[in-house]
Amino acid sequence: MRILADENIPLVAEFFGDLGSIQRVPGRSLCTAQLQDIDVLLVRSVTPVNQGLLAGTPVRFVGTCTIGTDHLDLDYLQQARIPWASAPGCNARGVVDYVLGSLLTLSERTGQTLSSRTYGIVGAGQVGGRLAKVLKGLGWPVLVCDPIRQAQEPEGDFVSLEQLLADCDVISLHTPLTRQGDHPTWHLFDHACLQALRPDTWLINASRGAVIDNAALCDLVQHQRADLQVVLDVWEHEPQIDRDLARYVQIATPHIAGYSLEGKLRGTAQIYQAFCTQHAIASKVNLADLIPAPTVRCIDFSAQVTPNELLSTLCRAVYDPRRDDADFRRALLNVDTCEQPAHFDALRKHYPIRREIDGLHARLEQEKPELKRVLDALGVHLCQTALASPNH
Ligand SMILES: NC(=O)C1=CN([C@@H]2O[C@H](COP(=O)(O)OP(=O)(O)OC[C@H]3O[C@@H](n4cnc5c(N)ncnc54)[C@H](O)[C@@H]3O)[C@@H](O)[C@H]2O)C=CC1
Ligand SMILES: O=C(O)C(=O)[C@H](O)COP(=O)(O)O
Repeated sequence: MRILADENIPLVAEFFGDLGSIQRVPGRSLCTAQLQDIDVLLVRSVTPVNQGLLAGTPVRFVGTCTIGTDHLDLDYLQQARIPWASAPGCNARGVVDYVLGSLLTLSERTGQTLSSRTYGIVGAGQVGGRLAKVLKGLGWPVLVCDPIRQAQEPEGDFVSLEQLLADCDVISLHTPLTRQGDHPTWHLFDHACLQALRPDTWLINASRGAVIDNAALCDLVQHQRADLQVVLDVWEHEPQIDRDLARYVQIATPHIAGYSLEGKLRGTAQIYQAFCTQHAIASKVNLADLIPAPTVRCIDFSAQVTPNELLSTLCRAVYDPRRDDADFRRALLNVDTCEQPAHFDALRKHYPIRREIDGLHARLEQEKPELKRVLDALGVHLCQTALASPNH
């Protein structure tokens, strides 16, 4: 079996090495000529997989080590009877950590307390659903808009987009990018929708760039709505970015919200599992044997710690978007437009190792229900028993 894989997919040799020969190539420039003798194609989000790429090639399995599938022409794959797989949920926790880190940063910069805000989540799947659980667990008001799930679960607690816009002052987008169907998301946040945002709204997009009309957003933040605080991890025409928009955005990052180490490794593991299932092969490689032990440590908290301080310390220990924002601005805002895509991709290729919050443990000098609530909401383990008080 001949396997061609994007060079940025980790652990390909470890998972697929026994199944065939492996070639690694840059995913952005992958072309038909490279697929002439390839059976299995493993991609990331930067490779559009469609008839133009695959027609006339022997490719008979496509795996994308990502949650999103908007780069795959699923109709074509079905019509050409080419089995495919994606990696649902693989890096969802990383995206949740990204949103939490961004909320803390905006809170610090604006002086607005997080508990005083009402949160709106658009798209309540793996990412949005987990985010809603964390925010509700912290005791904060959360509204969820997901018309597709709402139709499937009429008793569920969902609101319309109009209500979410009217009632929420933090909005986080977690839909796939879709252009068809009853609820397409391409430019879901268009000029009219953006105009309807409440004063001082925080708008976060870690889904796909084109879910927001970037030109409309740029026009709005430049000319009318200086009150908005915007966090963008994804950009409508990435790897090309709109520099004017980036300058008005409070946190700007190069599509790395889901780039936890665990998230990336899970992506490969899930595609390997899907491939084995599809080919009726017994899977022999386990992610648990390959994933490095968590480097995250146990953090001790004194009896005086407040819930907000606990939350802030734990979130910051996992992920601080200020570093990625600074790297983005340094690398992208002062270079020639034609050089931007290469710099954008380089930031992603050389992304530093980031571990998930799940590996974090806390030790409290004194166990209090309000502190336990923060730990439970974040999914942080309380280490053994409470620390002995220094006075005892
Ligand atoms: N920035 C990053 O690094 C990452 C971005 N993503 C993006 O986030 C997206 C969401 O990820 P998951 O939650 O894992 O996907 P998911 O498929 O589990 O959930 C998506 C949810 O959006 C809902 N939805 C679809 N159309 C909608 C609409 N018009 N309005 C409101 N809700 C709608 C669906 O019903 C579903 O519940 C992915 O498709 C991907 O594009 C995912 C991982 C990392
Ligand atoms: O999983 C997804 O969906 C994502 O957006 C990935 O985090 C994107 O990573 P790349 O595939 O672009 O490396």
